[in-house]
Amino acid sequence: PPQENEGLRSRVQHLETCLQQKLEELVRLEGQVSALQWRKEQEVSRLDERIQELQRMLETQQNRPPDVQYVTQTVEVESPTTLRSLVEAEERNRGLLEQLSSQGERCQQLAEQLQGSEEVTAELRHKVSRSGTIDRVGGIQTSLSLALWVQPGFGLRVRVPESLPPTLAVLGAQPGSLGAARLGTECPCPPVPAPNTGGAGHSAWLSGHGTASETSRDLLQKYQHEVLLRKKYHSQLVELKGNIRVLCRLKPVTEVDQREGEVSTAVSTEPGSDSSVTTRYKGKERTFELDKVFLPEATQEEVFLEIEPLVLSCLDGYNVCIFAYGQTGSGKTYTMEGVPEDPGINQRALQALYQEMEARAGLWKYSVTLSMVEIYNEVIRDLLGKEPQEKLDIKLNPDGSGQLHVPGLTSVEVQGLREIRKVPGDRNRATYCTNMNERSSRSHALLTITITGTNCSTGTKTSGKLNLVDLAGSERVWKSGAQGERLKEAQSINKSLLALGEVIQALRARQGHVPFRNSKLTYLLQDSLGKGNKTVMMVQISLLEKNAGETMCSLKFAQRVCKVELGPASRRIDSWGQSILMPMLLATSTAPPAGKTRSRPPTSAAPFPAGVAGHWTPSQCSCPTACWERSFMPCPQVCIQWGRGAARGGMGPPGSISAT
Ligand SMILES: Nc1ncnc2c1ncn2[C@@H]1O[C@H](COP(=O)(O)OP(=O)(O)OP(=O)(O)O)[C@@H](O)[C@H]1O
Repeated sequence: PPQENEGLRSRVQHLETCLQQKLEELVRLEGQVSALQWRKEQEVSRLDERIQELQRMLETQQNRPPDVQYVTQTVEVESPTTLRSLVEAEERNRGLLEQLSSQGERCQQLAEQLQGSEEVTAELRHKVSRSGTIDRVGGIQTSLSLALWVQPGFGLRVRVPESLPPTLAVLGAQPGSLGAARLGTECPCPPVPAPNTGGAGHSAWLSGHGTASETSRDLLQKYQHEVLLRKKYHSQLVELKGNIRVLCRLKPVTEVDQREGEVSTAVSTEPGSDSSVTTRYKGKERTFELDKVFLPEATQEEVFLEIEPLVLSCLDGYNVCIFAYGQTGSGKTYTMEGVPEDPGINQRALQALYQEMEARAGLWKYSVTLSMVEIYNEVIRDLLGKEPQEKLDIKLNPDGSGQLHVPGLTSVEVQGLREIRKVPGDRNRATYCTNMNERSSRSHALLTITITGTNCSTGTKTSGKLNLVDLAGSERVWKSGAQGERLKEAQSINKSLLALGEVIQALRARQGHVPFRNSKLTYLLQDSLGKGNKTVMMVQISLLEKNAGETMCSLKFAQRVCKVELGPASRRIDSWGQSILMPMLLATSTAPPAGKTRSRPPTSAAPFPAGVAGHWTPSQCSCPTACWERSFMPCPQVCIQWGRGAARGGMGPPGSISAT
């Protein structure tokens, strides 16, 4: 046992020594780990700074006017031929600018003529109403249909229309004149002198009426002439202003915002300019040029007046789409629907349409039908149907016209504004949404008004559609790490907004192929968005600093749509970033001069096929919702291979454009 004790003791000592060594080893390793940790943090912060520096450099590079860069490079390396073509291009540019300014003047003249013509029309209406026969313009035609004539041997025959004007009613009450006239009836009056008045009285009355009738006919002709002129000027004005217009409305800081202490703003406009808006984000300012910018104080009426000509063109057989785009709470619904005391575009449009239909009554007969759908997660639902839960699909019309239709979609015929208000669209929307606000912000709501007109004298028929679309909120829902249902929503919203942006770009650039089928929304609106129709994109933005990121994204989207010039001859691609945004445009854009190759995106519709080197910086991201900037997730469409996620996955440093 003593020997055994000794052995055990020495074993314990040995183990203690080992333990001591291990402890020392552990301390040493811990030291190494914290040193490595520290070095890693240093490295990370150094890399972050480097990335920021590179981004700053890149943005400075990009902010330089690209045309100038291009010209400088060309002049450096190219021959006199290039110089000559540069001079020619400049001349062409000057010519185009002159044309632009003369078109602007022409536009102004047309606007003045239009106003003049409207004044004349108003004057004529006034004259007609005072002519003693008819007391309102809507009755001009009834003066013609008021067939007043004398047939020898048959006496005076009068057809009195349903809408008998008060003045005529008074005449009808005069003894011996139209005493026998009844609403909507034809009455033979005896050619003999009426009792109590004598033959002279009757013939004087007749000759007086003959003159009044001639005056009315004359006035009617002038009125019709004015109506035609007005229509012509309308069309010319709309053509000149462009059939696709991108407008922007700034939402004022509301009382609610003030109560919440949100008063700091990040958006400004230039005095005297009604088409530019500047926003500040992360300390940087950027100015955007659009077709028109409505200041926060702009009224609902001012907004509507800008688009009224487009709305009214539906009566002449045009299809018109008006979209409200923007983040949740930026005022899309306010602009489209408005509030009861101050209605928005939808109601004003209907009012204007009914007023115009009334003014044309007698010349034209119109019928109006309504349909209302919601598109949520790429599923179409009928908001006027008995079963709003039912999913609808878009199909080719079996009538062989090549038109699309939605089988089973409810279409309600409405006679007037009052009936429209009874349409239960919103009620249906509310009944099947668990949380209407939540849901409505993430679904597209589409109200379609179809107007069919028939010309009473020629029988010509027109059919126009007004599509009023309150788009889903464009905010960066996945930035907050959305998952499951929210992520699915975000992807489908992103996909459909992207598709809409692409369609509008392609239309503005008058491209042969327009990718309508990329989303349910654009597919559904295909016949209203195509050539010859009219589109307004109303981009809503908030002034608040807390929304500056979303504001920047919305404005980038607006400008991407807006920057595409109309017509291939004047097509201009401002920067490589823009080129990437519009891969399809590149097929027809000018190639860089020889020896000046840069990596360029592919020209095929597939955005960035494998094998193309290049990682796109935030400003080059082709996704209209700028997903690149929004998260580390790849965009479901364009950036799917080349989004930030891919770039981080070892494809090279973000922001680099490698030469090919
Ligand atoms: N120009 C404006 N003037 C006054 N108030 C406004 C204006 N624009 C919006 N608002 C108010 O701001 C709030 C949010 O607007 P609105 O509901 O129209 O936003 P939205 O973009 O349609 O949101 P969502 O995407 O959730 O439907 C509303 O209370 C609305 O009355």
